[in-house]
Amino acid sequence: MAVSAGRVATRRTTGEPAISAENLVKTYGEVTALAGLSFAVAPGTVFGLLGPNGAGKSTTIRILTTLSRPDSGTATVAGADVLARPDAVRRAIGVVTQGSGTDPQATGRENLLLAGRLHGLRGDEVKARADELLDRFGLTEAAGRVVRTYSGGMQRKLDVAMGLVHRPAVLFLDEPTTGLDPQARADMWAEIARLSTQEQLTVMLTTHYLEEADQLADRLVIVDRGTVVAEGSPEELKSGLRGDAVVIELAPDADLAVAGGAVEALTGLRDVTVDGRTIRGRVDHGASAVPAVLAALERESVAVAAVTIARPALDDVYLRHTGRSFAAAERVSA
Ligand SMILES: Nc1ncnc2c1ncn2[C@@H]1O[C@H](COP(=O)(O)OP(=O)(O)OP(=O)(O)O)[C@@H](O)[C@H]1O
Repeated sequence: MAVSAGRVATRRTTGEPAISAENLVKTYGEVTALAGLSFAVAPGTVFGLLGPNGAGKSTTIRILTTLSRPDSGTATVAGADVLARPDAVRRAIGVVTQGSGTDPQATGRENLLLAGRLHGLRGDEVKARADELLDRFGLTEAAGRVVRTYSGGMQRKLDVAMGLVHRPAVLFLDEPTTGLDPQARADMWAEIARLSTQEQLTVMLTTHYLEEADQLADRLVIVDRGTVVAEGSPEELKSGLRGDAVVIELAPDADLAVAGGAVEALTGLRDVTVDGRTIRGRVDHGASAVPAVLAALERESVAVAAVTIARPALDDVYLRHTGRSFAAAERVSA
């Protein structure tokens, strides 16, 4: 499997969406998990549901994969209504959930053969499909080993292979790289990109990694408290923000409260957030703003470790639409 992941080129498709959600509402007692969520996914693309923990991503996936019913709203997957034709939806989809669905005491090949048989594949067909997937995910050598001896990355690849065994049209990946090391994550990204570009598979993934959504998704929605607060390609979303992001890393002994106050008092710096020792804000012209930022901090005797100017990232998009930083939202919901 290739190790370098590049963002998938945006493809234009016409006709029916592969997935559509209209005004989905779901409550659990007092908790509103989804408060009217809507989006549409074009066939053969990677679509990202990005949001902090508790935003409603898993609830959305559960409804789209027929495991849960919305209180109101409608959804279709591969042309079938999830409430009216759940069997048709189940036949058309592969689902890889957060926990592994593999049997740790069985070998990789046995797991794949079982998954294939559960989907109605038989005899030589299921064996050929298992071998094909083992080869594609770089697991052929490990195919005869029991899964409990696999690394986290190998187990995750096997999970995805099992989700693909019956050649679904739509693959749902719930947090596909949580817990993986950087190399295994890059491998997974490359494989997801390949599945969509070369095999025309529609992939919906949920993630709370901003970088993952940025790298992989042709289009994405940012979900916050059960609603869509922004939608577009990562480029569209980022270029919708004016100016540059300025990121200030404070020295270990810096007084955070004093630093935050000094920076917030600066005119022209907007959407300022302080996360630990990192202060982030946006300005119209990053390069010309840096001297003023440094001077303001120096006046207050705040030591600075580094200042970086960058194009706005999805972090900044999230802040713009929700009024709080992604990291802060994750901490609140943790
Ligand atoms: N079965 C349930 N019973 C009660 N509350 C639930 C249930 N499932 C989800 N919730 C609540 O609904 C909200 C949305 O949860 P959901 O799991 O969909 O979020 P998420 O974005 O997928 O987050 P995570 O990444 O942590 O799974 C949260 O406040 C959660 O606590």
